[in-house]
Amino acid sequence: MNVAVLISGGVDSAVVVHRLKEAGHDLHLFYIRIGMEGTDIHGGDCAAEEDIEMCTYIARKYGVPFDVVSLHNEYWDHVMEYALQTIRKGLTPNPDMMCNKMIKFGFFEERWGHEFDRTATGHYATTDTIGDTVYLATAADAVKDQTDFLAQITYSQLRHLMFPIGEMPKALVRETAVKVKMPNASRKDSQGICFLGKINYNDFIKRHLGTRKGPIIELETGRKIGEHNGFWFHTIGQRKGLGLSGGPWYVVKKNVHDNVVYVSQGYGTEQQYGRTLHLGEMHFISGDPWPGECVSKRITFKNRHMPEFIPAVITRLDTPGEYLVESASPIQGIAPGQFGVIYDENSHLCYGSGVITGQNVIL
Ligand SMILES: Nc1ncnc2c1ncn2[C@@H]1O[C@H](COP(=O)(O)OP(=O)(O)OP(=O)(O)O)[C@@H](O)[C@H]1O
Repeated sequence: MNVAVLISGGVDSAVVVHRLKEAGHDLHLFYIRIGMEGTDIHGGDCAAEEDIEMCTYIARKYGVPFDVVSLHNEYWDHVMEYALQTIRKGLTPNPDMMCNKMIKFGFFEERWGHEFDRTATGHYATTDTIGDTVYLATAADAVKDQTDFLAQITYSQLRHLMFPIGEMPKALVRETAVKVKMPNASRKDSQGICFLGKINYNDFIKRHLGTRKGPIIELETGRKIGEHNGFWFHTIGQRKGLGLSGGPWYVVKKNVHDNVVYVSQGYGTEQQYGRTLHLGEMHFISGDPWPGECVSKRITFKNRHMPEFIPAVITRLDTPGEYLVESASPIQGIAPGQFGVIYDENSHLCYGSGVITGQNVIL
């Protein structure tokens, strides 16, 4: 097969190259450059240059063509804009998810990927075919599983993708890299394309949204216990960076209109811990798993990037695209704007995701 390999300079995609080459495929490697001209949010683009050098070395080692392609404007127009708009509304964005959908598998596929039989990445994910339908499925290494970042991709994107290391535990990926003398075998994980998802983006938000002081109020007592620099710096469930003494304090609610951040201590009350998630704009990657009645179907889910899959039941609501997820155990940090990712009961198939809507952000 002719395979386009998305390579980052990190160990995972390097091992993808090795495995595919061993399996006899014809490869073409691509590094996607995002490059933040003028913004310098992680100390220039040195990290990218190092990553590209690593990719060049790997391409030479395996004797395969390698191109650096730029999706800088597309990243800015789609992922950055989405992130800023979401934050402005008091919601929590998931730039990694948008980056996969719009950039890695969106514009890349449209411009370059479609010329190949498949596009391969080093994501920790797998696929499973049931009948004629292909499903996104979880990785062998549950802790490294990245299906929650992929749960917004389309069916045609999924059909074209390959995840050659999805069946391998991370330790085996590293071992393989050492064995085949990959120069990045012991390198720490790459910067990744979607740095917005990886950095503490306070500086970035400050540059774009500025600061505006407002009160921090204890939810139960209504007592003002501190000041913040703008609700947009705070996320529901957040514990660090509040600058309050006598904690731990958690952000439990925001009033966007009045620029108020509400906090509470400990994780004991129903306000801090919800048991239900309201999801809107539900996206099922491989079609609706419950095309008939959908009442209290057993599932597992994630409400952010985390290793555990939480058991729950899901019910379709009357409004199209809206679902209610009810968990037996309390759910920490339900942040409106984030995605609730839906899996089958055994946490094997990833059905898709919906946007979390909620009462704890007042617009
Ligand atoms: N700048 C980039 N250009 C092309 N592909 C990329 C880039 N960044 C990431 N990818 C692809 O997306 C996959 C997952 O990226 P992620 O940022 O999660 O990195 P990772 O899990 O640390 O993987 P790696 O070790 O390969 O960097 C990578 O394995 C690679 O296939």
